[in-house]
Amino acid sequence: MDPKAVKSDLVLILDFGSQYTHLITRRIRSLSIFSLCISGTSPLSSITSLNPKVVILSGGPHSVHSADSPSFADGFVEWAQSNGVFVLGICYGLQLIVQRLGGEVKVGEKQEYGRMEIEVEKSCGIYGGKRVGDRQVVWMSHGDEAARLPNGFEVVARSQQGAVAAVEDNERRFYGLQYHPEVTHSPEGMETLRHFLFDVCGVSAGWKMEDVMEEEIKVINKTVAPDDHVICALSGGVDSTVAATLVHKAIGDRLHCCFVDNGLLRYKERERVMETFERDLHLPVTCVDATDQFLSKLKGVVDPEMKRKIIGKEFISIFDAFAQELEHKIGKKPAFLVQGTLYPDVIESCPPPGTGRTHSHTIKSHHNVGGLPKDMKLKLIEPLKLLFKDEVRQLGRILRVPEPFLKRHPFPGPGLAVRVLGDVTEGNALDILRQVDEIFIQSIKDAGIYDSIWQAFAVFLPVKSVGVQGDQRTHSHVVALRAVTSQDGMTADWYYFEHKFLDDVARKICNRVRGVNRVVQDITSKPPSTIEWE
Ligand SMILES: Nc1ncnc2c1ncn2[C@@H]1O[C@H](COP(=O)(O)OP(=O)(O)OP(=O)(O)O)[C@@H](O)[C@H]1O
Ligand SMILES: O=c1[nH]c(=O)c2[nH+]cn([C@@H]3O[C@H](COP(=O)(O)O)[C@@H](O)[C@H]3O)c2[nH]1
Ligand SMILES: NC(=O)CC[C@H](N)C(=O)O
Ligand SMILES: [Mg+2]
Repeated sequence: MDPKAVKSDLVLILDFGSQYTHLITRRIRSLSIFSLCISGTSPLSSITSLNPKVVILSGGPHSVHSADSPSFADGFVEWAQSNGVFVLGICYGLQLIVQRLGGEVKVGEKQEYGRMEIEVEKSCGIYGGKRVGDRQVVWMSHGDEAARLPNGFEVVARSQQGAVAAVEDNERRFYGLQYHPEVTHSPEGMETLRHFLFDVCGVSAGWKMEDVMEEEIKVINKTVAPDDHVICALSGGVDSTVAATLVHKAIGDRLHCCFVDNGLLRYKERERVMETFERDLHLPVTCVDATDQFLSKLKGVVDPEMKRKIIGKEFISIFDAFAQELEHKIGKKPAFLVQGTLYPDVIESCPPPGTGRTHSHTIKSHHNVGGLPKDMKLKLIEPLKLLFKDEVRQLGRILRVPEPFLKRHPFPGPGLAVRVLGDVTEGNALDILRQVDEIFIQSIKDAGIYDSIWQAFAVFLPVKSVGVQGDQRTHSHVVALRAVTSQDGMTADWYYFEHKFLDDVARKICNRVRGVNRVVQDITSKPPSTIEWE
């Protein structure tokens, strides 16, 4: 997607490593304003070439006092001022503005973490119609605070502890919030962002999914020459289905979809995917059976990151071989590989250059991003790389992808390999897990709750426990059930099942699946856990 072609002003986020940076992007896009995130330390030219109307400096784990704390490029302040660009600092971002513009930041006497009340001290655009003395609850997470403001700045709100909570310099168009308006725990935060962007900055909104689609098609047609052929890595999941439909719309039957059975799929998944694709989407798909190739490489591997890297590499070697085969058939080797990579895949993976995540940690290497080998021959086309899952579902609806495809729970490319803890090839773990998972998912569908859950699955634990079945002692496996609600997979809460439902499922599993005598439920949110166990 070419950011310059979007019919909306751009709000650019400079990321300094906050866990909530992506949330700022989402919140702004939900106002139909286009928003992108790049590294906070990007060179000035990367910022100016995007021509943003507003730049938001995110929060971050660093303190402006430490020597290696990240900061924006020299010349940024002067460029913003001479180009009429509005700048908002959030938390660390505010502290950076204060420090770089000649004020002072010090370690706060009292730290402020969590729920706090702030009071408006000066009526201003950010707070719309709020009056002096009005209070609101906000969510704070900081230890440092602004002690002395740069010339021209004024305090517009303070916390109940007296710390600076919001500042502005209307003249120079610099603003700052010490709290996080982007999290839902700041109930009026969204309203504040709306006032700031529309009333203070006068941003024009025009980010529409229809435009995204048209723009993507243009970009694909520009990238792929009229006689080029393209491979699409198709999993049957939401993202690659939408990506394939989009690319197919752009280049027609020069698209060749490849579905890989890596031996890590769910019960009857291969049959289901192949059948529904031909029947409902009329997209040509070739199934490659690579079970032995994947499982032999995974034998004995227990480290989750190792598993992910091995899987990423094997996927690519299969797509290379598929490209070679196509060359024999159609006389030309496909040069491109379409993947259904999403924004969160990029955010959580090893942060590659240009993704704006240079100051945050790698959570796990998604097979299609951080797990890719360095010497790839196929060039990637990732039309959904800047979108969140709910946005992809929206795009899918515009492309008339049938609803059952769009409503499928996400299933990770590394599949059951990240749901069998430890060595996936050990015993009949994969087989047991397939049966347990099928019972769990089918019960969820039967109970009519599939669509209210973001993702549900079972996990095979490499532990055995003692049970008694038919008066006999058993020493069998423990499986865990995980179901979460989420908006974008970046944060999640565990799903509250009715007790009767859990009781029925646990009984069915132990009665029907040989080798399992205990079922537990995972009741952790993300954070502190992640959705998958590995
Ligand atoms: N079995 C597979 N065969 C071919 N490509 C795959 C397979 N599994 C994953 N991929 C590729 O990896 C990408 C990322 O996988 P991911 O699971 O995030 O997306 P998805 O499967 O398309 O959608 P969902 O998140 O809904 O499962 C896919 O979009 C697809 O391009
Ligand atoms: O295609 C994928 N390749 C991967 O390597 C991968 N790892 C996690 N996931 C999916 O991403 C979402 C967030 O998962 P985590 O909380 O476990 O990081 C959840 O929806 C996960 O199922 C993956 N998808
Ligand atoms: N959340 C943040 O941006 C925190 C900023 C800084 N590390 C502080 O503690 O004050
Ligand atoms: Mg998937």
